[in-house]
Amino acid sequence: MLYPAMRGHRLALGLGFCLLLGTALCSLWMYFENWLRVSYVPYYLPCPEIFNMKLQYKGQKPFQPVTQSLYPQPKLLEQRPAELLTLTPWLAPIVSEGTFNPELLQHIYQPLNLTIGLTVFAVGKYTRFVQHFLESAEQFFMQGHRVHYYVFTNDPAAIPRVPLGPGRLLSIVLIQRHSRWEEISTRRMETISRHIAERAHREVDYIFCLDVDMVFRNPWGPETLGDLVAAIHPGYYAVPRQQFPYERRHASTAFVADDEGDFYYGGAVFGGRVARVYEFTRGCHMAILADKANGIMAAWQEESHLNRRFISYKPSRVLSPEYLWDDRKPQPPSLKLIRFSTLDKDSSWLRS
Ligand SMILES: CC(=O)N[C@H]1[C@@H](OP(=O)(O)OP(=O)(O)OC[C@H]2O[C@@H](n3ccc(=O)[nH]c3=O)[C@H](O)[C@@H]2O)O[C@H](CO)[C@H](O)[C@@H]1O
Ligand SMILES: [Mn+2]
Repeated sequence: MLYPAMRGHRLALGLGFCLLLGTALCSLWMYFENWLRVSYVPYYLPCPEIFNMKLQYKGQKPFQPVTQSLYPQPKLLEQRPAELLTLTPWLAPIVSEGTFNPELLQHIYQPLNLTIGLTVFAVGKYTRFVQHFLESAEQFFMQGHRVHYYVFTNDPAAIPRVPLGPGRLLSIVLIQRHSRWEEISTRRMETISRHIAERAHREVDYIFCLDVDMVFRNPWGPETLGDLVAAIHPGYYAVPRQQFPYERRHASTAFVADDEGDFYYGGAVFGGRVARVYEFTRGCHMAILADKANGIMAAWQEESHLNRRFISYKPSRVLSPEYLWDDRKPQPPSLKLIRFSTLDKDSSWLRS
């Protein structure tokens, strides 16, 4: 039998112990929760030292980002029917057949002895597109210029040895395979920026970044060379900007408001001077990282981030849908020819 004073003493001791245990468990949980959160970011942040490097480019030019403002949407088919707009409201040429003289441009660009890089990703089942892609590029892409293809793949043995013309080189770059197709597509921004920082800035003057499930059908020449180049998506060139499939959630860094946006650009084609493409892909990758840390994947993955960035950093040259068409659509009278087009493919099988 315990005295009431002793019982009170034990009760107080027990309560104190429980309180201590609770506090310890609580801080342990908070520690682990923090630790989990922190450990996730460095896992995904792959090469912070490269993002902070100041690179020395051939003939670098300074540039200013364009501040956001509100203005009416430019319309590609605004003027006369079957006539494309030729200048953006910020005075960037919109390249299409009839707006340039290919012989004159060849004459101007040939003596510059430029090297044009071309990045293309062929991961998993997408290696099957490489042969057709390269053969058609050999026929039509930057004829008479030095070209360096960079093929990124997880499976170098599956890349066919396509015969290349003089002055044309191909490098196969081994990359990791991610399981989800969205991740493979999105990670291109990271891989390209990293590749430019590590290697391509010393090897090429301009660089284009293209989808592999596509084929060249007509000449693609120096008319496409600009500091920062975007291509109008074939699905949205006649659509009001409110209907563009931008990322509309405020929580995403790719968010675009209803009254913003010029053209809806395709993720399958962008390029420019190597320095500008480095800044561009690095910027997109940083925005993708921020979304990732917040558990968000943008509506159209890196294409959404590309579109967000092109609103603030306007392309200096815009390619008409001649340079990014889709075989599943009939050719409209406004397009005199198709230069580069998406093949009709079995997406669900490819992505499985
Ligand atoms: C015409 C156009 O603008 N296409 C864009 C669109 O769909 P797409 O249907 O064109 O995307 P897609 O399946 O072609 O994937 C984009 C590219 O990633 C590479 N890849 C992808 C998956 C894979 O398993 N292995 C592989 O190598 C390959 O180079 C491919 O061409 O949206 C994508 C993002 O969602 C990209 O922005 C594409 O550029
Ligand atoms: Mn594609």
